[in-house]
Amino acid sequence: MKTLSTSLFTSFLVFNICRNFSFTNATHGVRGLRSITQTVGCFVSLYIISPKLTGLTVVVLPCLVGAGALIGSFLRRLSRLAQEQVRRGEAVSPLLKQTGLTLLYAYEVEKSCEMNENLGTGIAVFQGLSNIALNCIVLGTIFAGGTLISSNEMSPGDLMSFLVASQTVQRSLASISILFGQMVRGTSAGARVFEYLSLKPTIPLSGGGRIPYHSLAGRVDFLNISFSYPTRPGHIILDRFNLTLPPSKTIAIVGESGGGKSTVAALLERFYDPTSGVVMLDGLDIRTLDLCWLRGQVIGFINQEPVLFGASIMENIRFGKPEATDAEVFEAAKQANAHRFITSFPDGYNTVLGERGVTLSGGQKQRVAIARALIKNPSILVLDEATSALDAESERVVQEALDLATRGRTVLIIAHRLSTIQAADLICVMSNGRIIEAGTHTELLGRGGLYCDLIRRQRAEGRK
Ligand SMILES: Nc1ncnc2c1ncn2[C@@H]1O[C@H](COP(=O)(O)OP(=O)(O)OP(=O)(O)O)[C@@H](O)[C@H]1O
Repeated sequence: MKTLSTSLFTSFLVFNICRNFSFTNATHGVRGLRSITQTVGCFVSLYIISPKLTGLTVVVLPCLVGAGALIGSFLRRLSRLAQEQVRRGEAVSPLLKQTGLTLLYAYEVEKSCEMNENLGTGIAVFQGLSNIALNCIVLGTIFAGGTLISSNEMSPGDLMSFLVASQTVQRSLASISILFGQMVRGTSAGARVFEYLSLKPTIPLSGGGRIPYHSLAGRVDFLNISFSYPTRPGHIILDRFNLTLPPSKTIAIVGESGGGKSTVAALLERFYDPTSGVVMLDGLDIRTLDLCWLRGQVIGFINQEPVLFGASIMENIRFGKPEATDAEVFEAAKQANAHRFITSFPDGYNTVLGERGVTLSGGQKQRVAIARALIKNPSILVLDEATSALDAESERVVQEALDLATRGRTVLIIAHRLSTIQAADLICVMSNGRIIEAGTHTELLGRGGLYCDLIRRQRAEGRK
């Protein structure tokens, strides 16, 4: 009786100490820690109760867990394949309406049906086998324990305590195996993120001078720039390229696709340094300036596909200036023509974007991106095909926002749709890495050169 009470006391004491680690809404990490401490604790009490039975458990249990993990990974693969097959069927269904591809659709649906049946059978077999295995463990323990009792190596009370503690071990191991699966999936999903985080930029992000805000005019000079991308050193993109962006003026670059327009913007943002030549800001080589300051406070960059994060609209705009007050966020959104649509959402600026929340239209996304660029009140604004992915109506609203945003700043516009840059102070036409024509819209039309050709081609395409 004494042995029974001592053993039960030991196992329940250890079990309850470990239980205290748990919280009702524990995170996976805390739950994992609880399971591990529970398992260790229960193994200690199992060992105290009967070293022989514990030895047997230590041999049998890993084999069962290993077999379970193997079948589990096979089932996960089967489930992934079945999901892919369902998606394939869904992808074919719109074609069905258009082209009457009934046979193909029937084939895909039949296949996904078959795969899901296989998955269902696999899960049923797995659950059946797990139940049999768990019952066999209990029966095996009773059998081995009974043998030890008959040879007076163990008391019936010890066997009862052993069974109770081994049940806890089973439950904890099940939790650990789930946690392990999540860890493996998390690590493989995060591998690319960690790869990016460990990358060292070739251009140092900090260090270098800054121009005080009140004396920053925003004049940019590209002087005799030659440039090839590091991955294609022999392919010259810019060849002795010269261009000046005067303060508070709007300069547009147009030209054929692949002519190097976006490369000019990339050199201004210092994503790359030129092979030869200098990019100057207010007469200073930008290589001597602080890159964080240049990108964070001087240049606002808006491109064709804005990147918004799965966070609130407020956080998405504040990303442009992390220390901005709420009032500054509202002001930037008003300037970007976004305040009205944001406040029409039930949660207003706290509306969460992305998979967990609201999906914005292309024009709305672009206006949030404009607000993000404007919140830092940049002296220079770069618009790289900012409206080219939008339909006519969205383009009109975004263009209104841009017209407001560009006032009083040095603006570099890169555009395919020539209708959007006709009001620019200077239009530069690029070909083969150089500017071959420059002037206002009217001047260039009068010259009858490449600009005229581009306009004619776009009008002809528009009529088609
Ligand atoms: N990261 C890169 N690595 C290597 N080559 C690149 C890279 N980015 C662009 N290029 C090449 O540089 C050339 C100029 O590209 P760029 O994007 O500057 O042209 P673009 O005039 O802006 O074209 P589009 O109007 O189609 O956007 C192209 O031949 C392109 O393939």
